Amino acid sequence: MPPPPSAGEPRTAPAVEADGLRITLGGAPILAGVDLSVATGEWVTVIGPNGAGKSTLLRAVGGLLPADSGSVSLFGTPLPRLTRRERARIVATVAQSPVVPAGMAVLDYVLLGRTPYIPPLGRESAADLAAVHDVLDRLELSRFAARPLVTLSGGERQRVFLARALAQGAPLLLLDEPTSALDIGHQQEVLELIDQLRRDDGLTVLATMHDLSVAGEYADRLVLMAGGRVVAAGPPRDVLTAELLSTHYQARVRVIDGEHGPLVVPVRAPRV
Ligand SMILES: Nc1ncnc2c1ncn2[C@@H]1O[C@H](COP(=O)(O)OP(=O)(O)OP(=O)(O)O)[C@@H](O)[C@H]1O
Repeated sequence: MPPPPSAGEPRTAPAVEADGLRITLGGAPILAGVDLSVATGEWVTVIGPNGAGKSTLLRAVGGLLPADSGSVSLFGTPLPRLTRRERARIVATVAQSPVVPAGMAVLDYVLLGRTPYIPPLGRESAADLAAVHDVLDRLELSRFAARPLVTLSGGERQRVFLARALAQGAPLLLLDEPTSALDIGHQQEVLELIDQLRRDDGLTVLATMHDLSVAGEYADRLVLMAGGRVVAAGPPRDVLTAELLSTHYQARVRVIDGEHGPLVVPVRAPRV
């Protein structure tokens, strides 16, 4: 098997190739044959109503949930052929509700992102610590380094979860609702940082989001899921249509042309 790629290396295989993914949980079909391809350097965001299967898809792509059938390859290597350590060098995941270890300081938590580079029974190197401090700095978290993670606010914590994933230095980022707890300023700051890393280092991003305008502003392509299936995919302009959103979200919306893509505004039904 070729060595795992690192950020910035040229690659030809798609970053993610999922074919016919089927997953059953608790006896119910949750993914009903999902195909997904994400090119290296691309930003794809999966949208869809609650329970559509978005998180399940991300977990399957990250190798955290085995599929009943179908396959996932990362940068051309089928998931089952990657060891845990190899996988951790290729893909970093920010889950929707990561476990917060009791009493762990922010610095130590973000340092966990360097685990795939630290030899078994070894200690972190100066380079590992430098990578962690760099990420803390970029996410304006340095002042929290010594604080127990549990004492941070929800939004501060969410930025720490992202910091851990970025410290991993993996070329593929899986982000499940990465900015759901952030105020509008921090949301923009974090998404701009991710986009900058994508442009500078060729990072690939597969995300899920509920804010449809923001999803469309940052992604190259959107994948709309409903009932465990992909029901639409393409550039934001093709997916964020009032018709598709009304059909799959049962929502009343107005779609407005924005500078970076369509903006979706929820509108109340007329009063009777
Ligand atoms: N272990 C489980 N057992 C049974 N059902 C499960 C299990 N895990 C997830 N599900 C169900 O699978 C469906 C898809 O869940 P998933 O978290 O992937 O949805 P989602 O699209 O990410 O939703 P949301 O937008 O609410 O985060 C949901 O109906 C959920 O209840």
